[in-house]
Amino acid sequence: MLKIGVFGCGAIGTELCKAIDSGHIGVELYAVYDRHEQSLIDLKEQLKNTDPKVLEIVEMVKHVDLVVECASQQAVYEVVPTTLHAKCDVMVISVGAFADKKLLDTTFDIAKENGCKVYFPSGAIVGLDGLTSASAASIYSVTLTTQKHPRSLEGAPYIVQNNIDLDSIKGKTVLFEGMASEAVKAFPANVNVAASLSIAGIGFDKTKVKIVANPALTRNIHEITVEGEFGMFTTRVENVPAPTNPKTSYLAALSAISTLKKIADPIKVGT
Ligand SMILES: NC(=O)C1=CN([C@@H]2O[C@H](COP(=O)(O)OP(=O)(O)OC[C@H]3O[C@@H](n4cnc5c(N)ncnc54)[C@H](O)[C@@H]3O)[C@@H](O)[C@H]2O)C=CC1
Ligand SMILES: O=C([O-])CC(=O)C(=O)O
Repeated sequence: MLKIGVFGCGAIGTELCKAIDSGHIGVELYAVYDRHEQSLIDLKEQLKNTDPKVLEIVEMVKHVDLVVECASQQAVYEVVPTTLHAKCDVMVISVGAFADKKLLDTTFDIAKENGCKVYFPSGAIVGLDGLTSASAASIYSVTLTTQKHPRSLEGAPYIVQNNIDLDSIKGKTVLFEGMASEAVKAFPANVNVAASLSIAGIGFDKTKVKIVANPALTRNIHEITVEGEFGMFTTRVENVPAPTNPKTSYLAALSAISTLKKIADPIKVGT
């Protein structure tokens, strides 16, 4: 049975650990890590059947087959190279870190050299399967429009640096329009999905992103339009926020769970 290490035990990590603990995925939850001890305590209280070891990444990779990063873009710099050098596979949720081309190229090279896989789940968006298929031919444009409640955008570097008063936003307001390369740095906890789209499609410098604050919303909305040689598609998802982190959509946690199941299962459905 595949041994899993989960790095980051917040909204997504906790749901993933609970799903493994329930026995439905067919993998073993061997180790977990979080820099906040309380997150580990809270997690362990919710596990009924397993008692994973708490191991820092350097120790974790000595014992597991696959590490799931669900911590932060900053953590990716530590977790991904360490995991791949140890010849373990890695699933990355904080995909925005890969707007750093050097990190993306190095990751590709180390993974190839060590015969490892790097998985980027669809996360909070719908349509990555279609984009992946479409990218076997020419893609002309990829556009993401993300709408969230202003509260979900709190603390983003773009909001802080531009002194944007989120409380003063009373109606639907476009806060950002630009390329994915800038968007994932400006809103690192909000549009990692723009990074997955960029990697699957036409890259960080051609994928367009619009971020809208909308105080009327109770859900996180992501709309994607792709045009290419295949034709065009649009997708729209209205995501229920994760109960413990309004920035994150519940679907992102489900996507990590399903990707892990797909890795473990002999039958793979979808592109
Ligand atoms: N790809 C996608 O579609 C999505 C990606 N995300 C990203 O996934 C990541 C996890 O999301 P959530 O679980 O909602 O976040 P969260 O904030 O609820 O949990 C993150 C946990 O990781 C820990 N952590 C952060 N940096 C760490 C480090 N350097 N070392 C050790 N522990 C660290 C924190 O203490 C926290 O407990 C975030 O980066 C988030 O922006 C979130 C939603 C969708
Ligand atoms: O969960 C979401 O709606 C999207 C998100 O936060 C991200 O991509 O970072």
